[in-house]
Amino acid sequence: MYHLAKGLYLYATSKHEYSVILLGLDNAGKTTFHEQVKSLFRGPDAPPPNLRTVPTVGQNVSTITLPDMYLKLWDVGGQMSLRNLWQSYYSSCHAIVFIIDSTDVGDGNIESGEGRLDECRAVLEDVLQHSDTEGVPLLILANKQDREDCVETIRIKEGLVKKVMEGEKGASIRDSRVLSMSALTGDGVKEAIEWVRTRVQWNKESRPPVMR
Ligand SMILES: Nc1nc2c(ncn2[C@@H]2O[C@H](COP(=O)(O)OP(=O)(O)OP(=O)(O)O)[C@@H](O)[C@H]2O)c(=O)[nH]1
Ligand SMILES: [Mg+2]
Repeated sequence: MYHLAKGLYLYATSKHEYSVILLGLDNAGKTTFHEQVKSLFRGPDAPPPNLRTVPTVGQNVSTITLPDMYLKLWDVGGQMSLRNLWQSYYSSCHAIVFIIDSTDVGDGNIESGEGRLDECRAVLEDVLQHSDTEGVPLLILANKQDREDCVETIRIKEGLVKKVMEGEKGASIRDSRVLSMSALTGDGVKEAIEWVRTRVQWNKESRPPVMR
């Protein structure tokens, strides 16, 4: 009887946990986004976000509680020498958030190849081509939209993302979306989490959550 009651209690109080990996070139704004998410979703007593970030070496991890799930965020370093570590997260992640610095992609068109656009394209293609990311929902965040010198999200979508997704290196069919964000001001952060929340659930047959 005790075991039955305990089992029922655990069942009633446990939640699904999904993992999200934050990817993107160094300086894109991953840690700033991560800080904003922690501050927004950890209740009214959460400390303010630490927006004085330093380049990430290794990883920052946190878990936020949403009404129907736990979301575990993995914020990894984007420097070139650290990117080969990303693949170790692919098989256990339920969604990928790829953050782009909208002030560092030239005019946003793949054909022009200005700024770090080529690097960004190659890195995104690499992620999408890896067999362990097959079918995983992908959210692309055009970050730093608060800056005057940013490229508009629609141009990044049409000029870069669409061409990568539709190109031969775009790989498998997956749920994907491009959204605007300013991680620094917090604009678009809630919407990003909401998109991830719905998509990991839609995809749970292919990538089942962990019970916690
Ligand atoms: N203006 C503006 N600056 C931003 C925004 N997001 C991040 N930054 C700045 O960009 C710089 C890099 O931000 P991080 O969040 O540390 O970048 P990261 O992607 O974690 O970088 P790595 O850890 O090296 O991979 C910092 O100076 C941030 O303050 C934004 O939305 N707007
Ligand atoms: Mg970082």
